Amino acid sequence: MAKILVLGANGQLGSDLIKIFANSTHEVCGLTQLDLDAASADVSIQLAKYIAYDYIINCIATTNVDGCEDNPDLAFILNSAFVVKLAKFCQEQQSILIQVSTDYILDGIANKPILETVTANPLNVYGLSKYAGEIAVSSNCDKYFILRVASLFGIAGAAGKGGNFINTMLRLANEKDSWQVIDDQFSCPTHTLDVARAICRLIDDKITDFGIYNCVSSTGCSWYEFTQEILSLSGLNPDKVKPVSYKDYQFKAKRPQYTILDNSKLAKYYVMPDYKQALGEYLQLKYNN
Ligand SMILES: NC(=O)C1=CN([C@@H]2O[C@H](COP(=O)(O)OP(=O)(O)OC[C@H]3O[C@@H](n4cnc5c(N)ncnc54)[C@H](OP(=O)(O)O)[C@@H]3O)[C@@H](O)[C@H]2O)C=CC1
Ligand SMILES: Cc1cn([C@H]2C[C@H](O)[C@@H](COP(=O)(O)OP(=O)(O)O[C@H]3O[C@@H](C)C(=O)[C@@H](O)[C@H]3O)O2)c(=O)[nH]c1=O
Repeated sequence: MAKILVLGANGQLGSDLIKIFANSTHEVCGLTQLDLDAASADVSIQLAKYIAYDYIINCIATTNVDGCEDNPDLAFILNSAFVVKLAKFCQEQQSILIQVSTDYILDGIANKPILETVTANPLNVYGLSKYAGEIAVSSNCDKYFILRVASLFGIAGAAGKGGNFINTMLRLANEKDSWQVIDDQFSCPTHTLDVARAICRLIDDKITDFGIYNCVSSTGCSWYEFTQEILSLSGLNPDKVKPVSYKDYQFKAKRPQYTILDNSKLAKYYVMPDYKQALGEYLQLKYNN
């Protein structure tokens, strides 16, 4: 049995971690922003209350990609500076830090699944602040997993984004006769429940092969293909969504165009499902609740 602290326990991923650990033998404590304000100047003092945890899982972040362009201060405070303090705390305590990162640390210039060894080159403030968070971890503590996740969807929806992509597509399907989605931007849409299961496996099996892991669904697609799949599985007309090219889409923050990640390193310990299977499970949970 491990003693685990989950930071950001109310968020999209954090809430699924709490669900998964509820069915485990581990002792888990989940903190929300009311318990620990990661943006406050005295956060290290607040953290000092949480001693003797075997694992600390950091799901705290500011996740609104366009919002980070408008408020880079907050992005760097939460996604980078807080992580420096947390990593130092984990090192002092000898806690294993599980830091959740993103495919947006990449520039998207690739044409085959990307390994963990690739050089980061973020295109936007969010990606840069998350990459600084990765450096904060690797340079301040020895025992860590950095999990690069991507295009997350979970029942709670991303608190910082006001929901997830699937809910947005279902809303648009109800409101509009047609709308456009990019057909040449590719990633691996990933269910937060699967990320939570992967984390639980690393803990259950006491894995000590620390480092960076791609933790995404085993297959990827374009956002347009993903939307067609969402609509079909929901019994809606997939032809309502129309393809648009990445170059013609009006982004505020530039996004990486290709971030299909190779998850074979993680597969030694946990095999992530195909994105269609992950989506199917998510929709089943969504419609049965
Ligand atoms: N959503 C996505 O598509 C992707 C997310 N990621 C990464 O995955 C991780 C989890 O994301 P997700 O669950 O989707 O995001 P959410 O926006 O749902 O969760 C973010 C969490 O951060 C917490 N938080 C925000 N500000 C503060 C603060 N000042 N002090 C303490 N806590 C704070 C929120 O707490 P509270 O609810 O209590 O306010 C919330 O629980 C993040 O690291 C993110 O960068 C990576 C790739 C894709
Ligand atoms: C709503 C909408 C989006 N899109 C495109 C824009 C974008 O490139 C893509 C996905 O939309 P999102 O709003 O989910 O994009 P975005 O907020 O950039 O998603 C990212 O969030 C952060 C937190 C991450 O870490 C990333 O892994 C990734 O999930 O779909 C359309 O083409 N049509 C639409 O109607």
